[in-house]
Amino acid sequence: MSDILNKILSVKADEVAAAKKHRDLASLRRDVEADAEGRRNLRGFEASMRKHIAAGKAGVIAEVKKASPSKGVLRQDFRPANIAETYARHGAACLSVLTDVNFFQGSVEYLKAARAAVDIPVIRKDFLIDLYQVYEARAMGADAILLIVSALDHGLMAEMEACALELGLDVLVEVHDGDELTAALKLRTPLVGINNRNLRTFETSLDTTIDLLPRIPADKLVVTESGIMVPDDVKRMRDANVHAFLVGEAFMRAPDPGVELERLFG
Ligand SMILES: O=C(O)c1ccccc1NCC(=O)[C@H](O)[C@H](O)COP(=O)(O)O
Repeated sequence: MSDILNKILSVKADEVAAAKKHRDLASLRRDVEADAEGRRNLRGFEASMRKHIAAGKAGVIAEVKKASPSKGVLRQDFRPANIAETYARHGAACLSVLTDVNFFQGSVEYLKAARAAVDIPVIRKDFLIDLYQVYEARAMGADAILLIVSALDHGLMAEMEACALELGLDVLVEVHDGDELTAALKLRTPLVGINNRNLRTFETSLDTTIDLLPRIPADKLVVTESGIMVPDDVKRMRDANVHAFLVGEAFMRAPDPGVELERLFG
């Protein structure tokens, strides 16, 4: 039976094919590569994370996420620019904005609005399966992209990483198990996300991060992703020397997402 990740990837393939009909890769690529101002305006995603962590704080990637396949709609009053502002005011190092329309009710316009409202870096959170989407990410103003190991074969993943780095984007590579981690460690990026959620079953356990940690070299920056809900979750991770976090639901369900960020991370 097809799981949710397979469904998402199948819809993505159709979306990319449709986008290419509207505008081909060569044309998109030419415009992105000629966009010197876009390149100058890039905000360092990894640098912002490391700056927060070096100052003794948690490096929080605060997610702008209206809905999810596992939980449905998370927030009715969904104004990306306002959410971004309160996140930045309350100490987020970076933003993550869902651009997937079909499964997360996200939008490219949400990424643009959120980024325009703040001066912290933004990752395009989507399911990237084609080089085309890397160029799209730069064109929409993202500072970083997510590469999900379970969605890509190694050759394509390495090619997409090389393209992103060449365009000045940072790359967060996401894993959920030991085999995926082996593949991720072959990439150049220092940003390794451990998703505590199994994207096929939705089962979420913070043990995933704790179990994979010993295998990760010290020069990598580990980001624990998903299922961080209460201050004890943060403490557990920080006690294990994990200081970078990607959090969505806990913030999205709160009356003021930024205030919740400060409450969770102190
Ligand atoms: O969130 C989901 O239900 C989901 C389902 C299938 C694929 C991906 C999914 N989420 C993407 C994420 O990685 C999370 O949005 C992110 O890590 C934040 O998680 P949370 O704090 O638990 O909202």
